[in-house]
Amino acid sequence: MNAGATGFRTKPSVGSIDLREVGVTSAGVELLPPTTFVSAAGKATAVRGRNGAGKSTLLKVMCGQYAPSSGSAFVAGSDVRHPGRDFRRRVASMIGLPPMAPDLTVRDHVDLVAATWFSGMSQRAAVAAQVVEATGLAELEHRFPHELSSGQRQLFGLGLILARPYEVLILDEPEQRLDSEHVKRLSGILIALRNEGRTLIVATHSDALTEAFADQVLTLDPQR
Ligand SMILES: Nc1ncnc2c1ncn2[C@@H]1O[C@H](COP(=O)(O)OP(=O)(O)OP(=O)(O)O)[C@@H](O)[C@H]1O
Repeated sequence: MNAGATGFRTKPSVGSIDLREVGVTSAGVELLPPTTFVSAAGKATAVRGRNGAGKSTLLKVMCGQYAPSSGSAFVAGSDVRHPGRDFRRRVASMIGLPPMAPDLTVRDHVDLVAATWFSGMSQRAAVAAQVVEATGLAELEHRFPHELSSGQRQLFGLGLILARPYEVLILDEPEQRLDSEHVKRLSGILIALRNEGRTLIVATHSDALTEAFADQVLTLDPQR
């Protein structure tokens, strides 16, 4: 994928992340112990840690799905407790697969997302075409979601996230369901996005993926 291949060149200065002593507690259960993490715009971070360490919880805080119980959290210039329009445009995330409509094809979905976010017809078409190509979905673009394998559905889900603008991209275990060849494709996508200047936060259990794309590693709670 070439620089700018997803059709939305970022402004790296607004893609920084600043979390200070961020913790999440629910009904007396600690989901995320107080965690401090700072990333400059354009850095690629792998979030590592054992099952239950709090990776998904941390990602949900960063994308505004969970309000932190303590600490401060700023992502792409916004307080995550008050995610406004700018935040939503700057921060894209895939934590689990996005919703899919059973009667729309792969290409319909990608076109729909691109049309929602981009106003110019040529830009929409370019973004959609580039995403389909980068994710390897071209051969499958006329299929319906239920006609995809689980790994193909995983890449399709990623494609739906890439078909919108963002400066910060947050992905939770995007390597799930992918064979080694497709993990390499995923690595290529992440490397291209990093080279474009996007800020990447990727929770992963894959050493190969971490090695391929990450500038830095945040390991959660290694002692617990
Ligand atoms: N809704 C919830 N209510 C109570 N506890 C929760 C809830 N969601 C997660 N937890 C707990 O919070 C902790 C962190 O979970 P989280 O999903 O963030 O871990 P993770 O590092 O992403 O794990 P994995 O590698 O298995 O995906 C775990 O102990 C989990 O059981």
